[in-house]
Amino acid sequence: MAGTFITFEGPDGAGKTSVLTALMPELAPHLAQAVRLTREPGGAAISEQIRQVILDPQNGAMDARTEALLYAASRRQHLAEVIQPALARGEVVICDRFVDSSVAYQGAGRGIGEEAVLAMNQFATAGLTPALTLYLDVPSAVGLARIQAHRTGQYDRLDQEQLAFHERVRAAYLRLAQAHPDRIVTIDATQSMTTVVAACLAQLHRFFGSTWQA
Ligand SMILES: Nc1ncnc2c1ncn2[C@@H]1O[C@H](COP(=O)(O)OP(=O)(O)O)[C@@H](O)[C@H]1O
Ligand SMILES: Cc1cn([C@H]2C[C@H](O)[C@@H](COP(=O)(O)OP(=O)(O)O)O2)c(=O)[nH]c1=O
Repeated sequence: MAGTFITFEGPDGAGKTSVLTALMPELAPHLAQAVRLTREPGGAAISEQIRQVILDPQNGAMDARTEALLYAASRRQHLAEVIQPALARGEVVICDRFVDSSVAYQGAGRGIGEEAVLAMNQFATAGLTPALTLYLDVPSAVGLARIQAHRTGQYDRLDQEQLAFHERVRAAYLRLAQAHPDRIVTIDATQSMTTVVAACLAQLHRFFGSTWQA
């Protein structure tokens, strides 16, 4: 596949959405290739419908494995409709969350097993792995406090989970970062937004090396 696949990961409230919004216009001029920002479930209508079922606060009875399967199904459709075609065109695809999210949230957070969730996702993605993952790390209490301080809309089903759940999620992310030091770069996301954006840009500069345009 000709393109480059990059993901952003982090616990809720790490700042992925804010950082990516600020980062994209700064990144694009440095790359020769087109850059596409997408997020799970991205622009795929079927993925969006699946996600609505997962996040519906009325679906509190959802079984943890059902949830993991639905995330993987949503991911598969997004991959087939959005990510793979963009990579085939040679684009740089930046995705807000991917398989690491399922390993952390479903595998560790819900406790159904990180290995099992990874294996199921390998089927869903046919093994597509990001070339680079920027992991925005914040203590769970900081992430949750940010969300509570800035929230305007309703809480979704996953936001309602206890602090302990979020701590299991973060611990799993830290384990993933330790297990895959060549792919996953940890960024201290307790720093100011400007500093976090600059740190992400510096990592992307390092990653693209000589193809980075001044
Ligand atoms: N570095 C930061 N310092 C302080 N607040 C931040 C920072 N990054 C993001 N925020 C705030 O935290 C909240 C959650 O950020 P968001 O980008 O939605 O996170 P995520 O997409 O990772 O859940 C937003 O209200 C945002 O303004
Ligand atoms: C992609 C993915 C997300 N999630 C969770 C993380 C979030 O709590 C929730 C919603 O994701 P998202 O809309 O991406 O929220 P955020 O702004 O925090 O990135 O879904 C999983 O549990 N498993 C997954 O595979």
